[in-house]
Amino acid sequence: MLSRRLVHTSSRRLNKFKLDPNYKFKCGIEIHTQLKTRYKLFSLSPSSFYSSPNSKISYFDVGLPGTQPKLNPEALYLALKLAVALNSDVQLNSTFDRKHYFYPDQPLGYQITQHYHPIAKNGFVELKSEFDEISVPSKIINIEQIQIEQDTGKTSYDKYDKTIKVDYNRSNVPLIELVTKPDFEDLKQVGAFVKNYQTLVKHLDICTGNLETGAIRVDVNVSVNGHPRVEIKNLGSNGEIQEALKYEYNRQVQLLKNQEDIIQETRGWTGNKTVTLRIKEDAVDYRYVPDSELPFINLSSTISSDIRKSLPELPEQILKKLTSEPYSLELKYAKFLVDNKDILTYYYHLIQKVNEKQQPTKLANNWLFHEYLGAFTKLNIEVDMTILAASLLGDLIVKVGEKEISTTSARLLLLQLLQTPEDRDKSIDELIEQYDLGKPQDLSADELHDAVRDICSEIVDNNPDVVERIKKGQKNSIKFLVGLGMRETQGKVDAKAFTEMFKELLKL
Ligand SMILES: Nc1ncnc2c1ncn2[C@@H]1O[C@H](COP(=O)(O)OP(=O)(O)OP(=O)(O)O)[C@@H](O)[C@H]1O
Ligand SMILES: [Mg+2]
Ligand SMILES: [Mg+2]
Repeated sequence: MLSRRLVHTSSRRLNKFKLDPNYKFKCGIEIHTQLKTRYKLFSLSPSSFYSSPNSKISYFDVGLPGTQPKLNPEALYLALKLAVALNSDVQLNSTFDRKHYFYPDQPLGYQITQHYHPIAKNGFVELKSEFDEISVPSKIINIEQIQIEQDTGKTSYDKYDKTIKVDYNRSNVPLIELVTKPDFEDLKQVGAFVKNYQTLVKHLDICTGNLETGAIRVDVNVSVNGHPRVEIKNLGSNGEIQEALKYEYNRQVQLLKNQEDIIQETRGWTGNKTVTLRIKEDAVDYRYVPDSELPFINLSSTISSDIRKSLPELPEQILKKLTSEPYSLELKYAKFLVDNKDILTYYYHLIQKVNEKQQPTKLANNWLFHEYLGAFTKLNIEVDMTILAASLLGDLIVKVGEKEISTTSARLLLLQLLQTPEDRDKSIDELIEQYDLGKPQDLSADELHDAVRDICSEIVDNNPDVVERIKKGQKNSIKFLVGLGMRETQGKVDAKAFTEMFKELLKL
């Protein structure tokens, strides 16, 4: 199965859903992100997502008495990268706290998090209609805070054994919780924010970015007209977020229309409705206390600028660049590249190669997105940018641009290259020669034109029925004639030359 089809998220249709102007929607979200660290947050067991249950745990992860936490500096570094990329104020002093609640997936009886002094505060993201699907030109979403915390274990119900099972592999995996202010005014803004966030964490290489595997989990808080907020926990995909928000907004509006109370509570999403999980705890219920075993984090005053220097170009800057000269990509292609860093790197190399030989960027754009990525689909193989060097594809594109090889022949050669490893060590000139794909060598442009005319005249004479159809208005049938011409010349002459010649001969 192809993992990266060029299917673009034409954002799920908000089928007929509309906010009622009399009932103001207000929403703030919390995003939990699993950090891609080698080890867990406070122990030396590996942070690995695909392992057999309870195979990646240490004594601390399962809360055995006498074990103590030690902060993993890699997690701190990744959290700082995110904080700086989100324009937050990194706090030079931050601390860890214990949040108490009792549940089998929480063996310590508390979760270590940052409640009183988080690692960063006051960030923001600017959504822009230029790049995001929102209905206002620009919208700032403020970020209240970013905190570092542990993930919990995972419980699941085994219906054959009729038991609840707990897997602690996830216990103590580093998480970042990001809390936004309640700044979202409609569903599109939430969708755009989450999408951008996913892209960013993937781009910074701090998380896999998958909502589906639980690497990113979103809680949404919704209120209407200043009534109490309701939180919906643990949404696993952009689609789910949209559906849950729609349902919850409608539910609250209906309650208000019936003059019933909205209670502040935590709800879950079943797949088609939200249901009460628990009436909302507040900070008192969690009995937050500073963790007595972990020291404070003290950072140097230059930390933000140091981290900023180490950041790559950020997604918005890349989108701006790719949608302007000389790249001039359509936004959907630019977004695709930002979401697929390896293809982006490949793209830059390709453009450089093609431009060096004075061939236009547009030709390379077309070849990369349609011919090259399309070839993987055609051959039903996984997109892999390491198969064919960008310089070799660049050379092939240059040959097309210089009309040394027809588009048809170049397409065939490309398919051949993707399937034949030994051919990839050869130069394009050698390959053209080996497969006899060059334009008819010994003909001048005029002679070639005459040859095409002769071939076309003969085809016209031999296919009176097709010619008749074309003259009656079935213009598409010209493609049939062009196909015959291509076959006759084994694809060495471009389809365009044939099309033009047929049009001339048939006076179209
Ligand atoms: N009136 C409101 N309407 C909608 N959302 C709100 C409103 N007031 C606050 N929120 C949002 O609720 C969220 C509160 O998250 P926060 O982590 O601070 O507390 P919590 O949800 O009580 O704690 P927990 O981490 O246990 O879920 C924020 O995203 C905030 O923007
Ligand atoms: Mg929270
Ligand atoms: Mg919450």
